[in-house]
Formats: sequence, structure tokens, C-alpha cells
Amino acid sequence: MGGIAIEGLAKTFNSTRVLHSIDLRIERGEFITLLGPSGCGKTTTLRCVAGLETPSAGRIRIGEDTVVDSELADFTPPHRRRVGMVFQSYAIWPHMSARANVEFPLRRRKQGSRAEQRAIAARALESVGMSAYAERYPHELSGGQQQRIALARGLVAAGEVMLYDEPLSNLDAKLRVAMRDEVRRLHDEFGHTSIYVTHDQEEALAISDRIVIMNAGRIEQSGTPQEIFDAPTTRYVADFIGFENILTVEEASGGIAVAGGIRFSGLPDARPGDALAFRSGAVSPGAHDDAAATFDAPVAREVYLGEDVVLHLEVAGGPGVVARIPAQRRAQGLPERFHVDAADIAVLTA
Ligand SMILES: Nc1ncnc2c1ncn2[C@@H]1O[C@H](COP(=O)(O)OP(=O)(O)OP(=O)(O)O)[C@@H](O)[C@H]1O
Repeated sequence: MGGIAIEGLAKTFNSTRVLHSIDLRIERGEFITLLGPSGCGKTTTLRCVAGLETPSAGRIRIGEDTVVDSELADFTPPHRRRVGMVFQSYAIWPHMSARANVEFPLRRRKQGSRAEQRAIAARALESVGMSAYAERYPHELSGGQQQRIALARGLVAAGEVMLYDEPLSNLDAKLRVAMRDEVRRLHDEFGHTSIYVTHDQEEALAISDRIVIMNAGRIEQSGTPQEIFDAPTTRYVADFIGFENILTVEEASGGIAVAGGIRFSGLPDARPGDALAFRSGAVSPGAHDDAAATFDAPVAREVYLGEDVVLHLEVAGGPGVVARIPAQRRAQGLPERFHVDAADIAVLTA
């Protein structure tokens, strides 16, 4: 079977429910990301898989093994689950060399001979480009290098499963991008099944096979990065993933919908109470014959962002619309008319 199965996972801290019956299946070899704002329960879910937290209800299977089943009071301790875990805070031992840190999970498990442990650790250090630093202690390493050591230690601890809890949050922007590519490369190279926690949507889009968006202890939507980015199904996801325009449908019939004071056509699925969501970049200057909506709107405020300019448009009978147009286009004068194509609109059911 392989992979990870989470069934009916619930967790209560001091009578506050932070996870409500999470069901999630992660295929063998899949890289999934739990994405959501602070406090939505991502870390708690991950810690339940790792065995660092005991669920209040539910069952978790890793590969063929049921590692926790609250009904049967079954609980496999963390070091027996054969998962590698990488934390935001690195969590490597300050009194051990890089090599000793990486060997630690093998020694603790008494896995293999000393020579075998050395060979496995050496391979992991090489995979993360840290062979030359093996004898150094954590205080002699930069933050990025320490995180590579933590990554190498995770790799040797992992049977098949790697768990990442915001592992790149302490690194500067450039290093984050380089390291996230590396995390994904290692996942593919080692053939792991990975769960990655972040609140950074770009990181989630870049690294994942599938993104699971969480909201207040529940799964709100799950899909490929492209599905999540292009086709959110709820207001919460649309808002979180950066759809600046979310307009409530006031009237709808025969494919025509009125939302935010604008008349849209070609939207047969829209019903009153639904919302139409589109990104600021989907609002283009000028009219277009095939557009779902063309409207005139004065600019109330503009924000210069270098390549683009963000325009806040006033629309009578609605909350307004945010447009993002190239700065070059703006330089030709403020547009007065705008359009949105149907292909760029997600209809969010009420
Ligand atoms: N040990 C604990 N005792 C009490 N409450 C806790 C404990 N751990 C987590 N919580 C609460 O559970 C909720 C979910 O926390 P969790 O850390 O899973 O969220 P998260 O989505 O990972 O957030 P973040 O991105 O900030 O880490 C929060 O409201 C948090 O305060």
C-alpha cells in the first residue's frame, strides 16, 4: 500500500478543539503541502504523524503500519516510526559535530554497524553538499548550513517518510528559493513520501504535487498547485491564494450575473449568493468583444510596484475592483474602461 493515511484525526488542547476530524491520504512518493494561516492546525497535524502529539481521536497509518489508533490505544513512539523530520529551528545538537548529528538517528536505533552508520551519514552529508563541513560544530556553521545538517539527519532517519515544519522560514529570501529546490530534489532522489508545512503560498506552489489548504482545524480544499491557484472553490481559499476581487452575485439568470455593480455574461453556473473571484491581473484596460464584463470605472487610488501599477477602481453599486496593469501601459495615461475574461473568473458556490 505505502503512503500515509490519516483518518478522523482530531486534537483537543485544554478543551479547545484545534483539529476536527481530518481525513487525508498521501500516496507513496507524493509531496504534499499543508498550507494555511497561523493557528489553522498544520503543525499539530504534522506532529501527530511524527508521534510528537497524541491525537484525541483518529487513526494514522504509515506504509503498512498503523502508528496510532486512539480507539485501540495504539501508539508507536516517534523514533520507531522511521520518519525524518526537519524543523524551522533546525533542532540539531550543539555539542555534536555535523557528522555526529547526522549519525544520531542511526545510533539511537542501533541500525547497522558503526562502519555502515558512517557510510549512510557520509552519503546524506554529500547529498546536501556538506561533506566538507562534517567535523564542524553547529556554532561554526551558518543558519543555512545548519539547516542542511538538519536535512541530512532527516534523510537518514527517514524510512520512506519525510516531514517538514516550515524548514526554510529562518533563511533569507534567496537561500529559501535555493533550498526549496533542493528539498524537492532530495524527495525525488530518495523516493520519499513527504508532508511539508508552510504558510508561504509561493513555496507551496513551487514544491508540491498537491496542496491541502487548512482552515481552523479542517481541510478547506485540496488540489494540484495549478488547481488551487486557478480554481479556488471557496471564498477562504480565493482570498488566501490572492484573488483580490471577490464579488457577491446579486442576480443571476441565463448565464448573466450581476456582482459588485458589474454585469457579467457567459457564467451559466453562477447563482445568487455565490461569489465571482478574479485576480487583479485579470482586469485589463480597454474593451474586448469576448470579455465576460466590460466596465467604466474611475481610479480612486494607485500604487506603483515597479513593473506593475495597482489601480483601485470605483464601481457604483459595489465595493470596487482592483486592477493590476503594466507600468508601461500606465505611462500612456490612466485607462477609464476595463474588461475581465470569463476564463479568469472562478465561481465560488455559496
Ligand atoms: N501544546 C499546545 N497547547 C495548547 N494549544 C496548542 C498547543 N499546540 C498548539 N496549540 C493551539 O492549536 C492551534 C493550532 O496550532 P498549530 O501550531 O497546529 O497551527 P499552525 O497552523 O501550524 O500555525 P503556525 O503556522 O503558527 O505554526 C493554535 O490555536 C495553537 O494555539
